[in-house]
Amino acid sequence: MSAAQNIPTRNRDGASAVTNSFDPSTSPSQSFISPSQSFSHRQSVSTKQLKPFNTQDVKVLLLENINVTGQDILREQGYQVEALKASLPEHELIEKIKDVHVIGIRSKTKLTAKVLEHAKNLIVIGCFCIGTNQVDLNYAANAGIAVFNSPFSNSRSVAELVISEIIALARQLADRSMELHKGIWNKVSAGCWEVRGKTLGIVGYGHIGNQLSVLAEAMGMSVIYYDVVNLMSMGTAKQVPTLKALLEGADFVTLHVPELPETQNMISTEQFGYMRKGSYLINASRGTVVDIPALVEAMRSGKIAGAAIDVYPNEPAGNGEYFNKELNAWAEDLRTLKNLILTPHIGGSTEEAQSAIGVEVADALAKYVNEGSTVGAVNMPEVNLRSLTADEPNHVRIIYIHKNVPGVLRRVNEVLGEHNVDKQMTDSRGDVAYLMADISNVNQGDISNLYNSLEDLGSRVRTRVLY
Ligand SMILES: NC(=O)c1ccc[n+]([C@@H]2O[C@H](COP(=O)([O-])OP(=O)(O)OC[C@H]3O[C@@H](n4cnc5c(N)ncnc54)[C@H](O)[C@@H]3O)[C@@H](O)[C@H]2O)c1
Ligand SMILES: O=C(O)[C@H](O)COP(=O)(O)O
Repeated sequence: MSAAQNIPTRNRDGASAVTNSFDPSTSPSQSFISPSQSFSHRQSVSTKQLKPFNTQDVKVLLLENINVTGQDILREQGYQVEALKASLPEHELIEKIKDVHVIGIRSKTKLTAKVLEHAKNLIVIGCFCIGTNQVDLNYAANAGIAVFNSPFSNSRSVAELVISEIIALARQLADRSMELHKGIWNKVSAGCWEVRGKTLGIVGYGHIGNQLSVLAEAMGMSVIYYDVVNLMSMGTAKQVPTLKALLEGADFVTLHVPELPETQNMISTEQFGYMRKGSYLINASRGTVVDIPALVEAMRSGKIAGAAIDVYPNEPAGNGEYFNKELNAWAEDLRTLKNLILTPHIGGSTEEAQSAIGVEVADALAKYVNEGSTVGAVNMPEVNLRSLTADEPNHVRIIYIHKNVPGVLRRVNEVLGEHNVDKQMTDSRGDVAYLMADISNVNQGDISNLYNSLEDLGSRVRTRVLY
């Protein structure tokens, strides 16, 4: 039975207000407050907490060690929250997902059509990270499952990691440190450089690329960037027309593009050929963007003087001794290379980023479960209405996700027309449309009729009645 089918028969008590336990003063140097944090404080006491069914019946599965800030927000809602440290193998994920209404993941868990097919109760997915490439967004939308992410809460963390790597590569820092850990004193200046006056080439000039551009210029670097979109430069950075021009013009190349068919092996043998002799490559985007065997070749030949890699085509489900050739065939080759910094996908792994992401995504999930708001969703049109208040007791909010075909609104409004439609908003995105309507003068007994009438329409993807 789907979550929505429970709606008419359950009572609405047991709600608790969303609170935010994250204290921004935990940051040593700044008091960044994500928009979502300020959002959760806006929840007024007079706002009616809309509940589709008893909050304690809402089952939430959180994978991949999602920050406690996010867990707390969801628990404070009264939801049943199970939080696991790692990702799950596909067969276990399929079993678990059958039961839950909400799932929270990070970059590792693959929510493919095959997995989502089993997620009969699932209404919403939270990606507690930037990337959403791990989710079949179209399948989810067509199944009436909204997907949220945190589009920029870890951008600064990634940019700072990359800045540290630029200097570390230029100074062969990782090698010197590893040698000394083994007791070897190796004081050299050959092949070690200042970064001042060098050129940084940024591929993908989005949230992370922008931050990086500003930081690199502050260190005296020149910045060029390549992006498929024409974008305004930060500072004196210059956009170049082709990837080739960027590779030919940069001393350091850093990649910040999403995982897409077009970005698969974007840097391979041909592209290494364009790069300057003795230049450096940094990849903290997605593992599929760099052809690793080609990188190994380019480093062995001396064309590339150093590289920093944070992301890999295959990453382990959790922490442990997994960086081996069973996971990625070339793992042993990488170990033999000099001036190669390998990190376990930690670009966004800071206290600040994870706290902010936890709050932002958990707030969005609670707002979606309780009020149906799709603001910030990555696979649904953005639809929202002002909150119902406590002095509107006979009001009901209808959420009707439907196929984007002609004639639906007329039929829906015939169903709703028995009542007073106070406000309504609808929008579409691709094949899917999302309607939200607040109707008044609804008796408890009318709710199941409304629900069933909407479910009977051929255009229905998912109906929710919140009251
Ligand atoms: N290592 C980590 O922990 C970590 C953390 C955050 C994000 N990421 C990865 O970094 C990526 C970028 O993050 P962001 O927040 O800057 O994303 P963003 O969406 O703000 O920016 C991406 C930019 O890439 C551009 N782009 C897309 N396809 C391109 C192509 N083929 N060639 C050139 N440019 C192209 C886009 O136009 C956009 O400007 C994410 O998609 C994610 O996969 C990794
Ligand atoms: O997409 C992202 O935000 C990054 O790749 C970080 O992913 P993670 O939360 O799995 O570390």
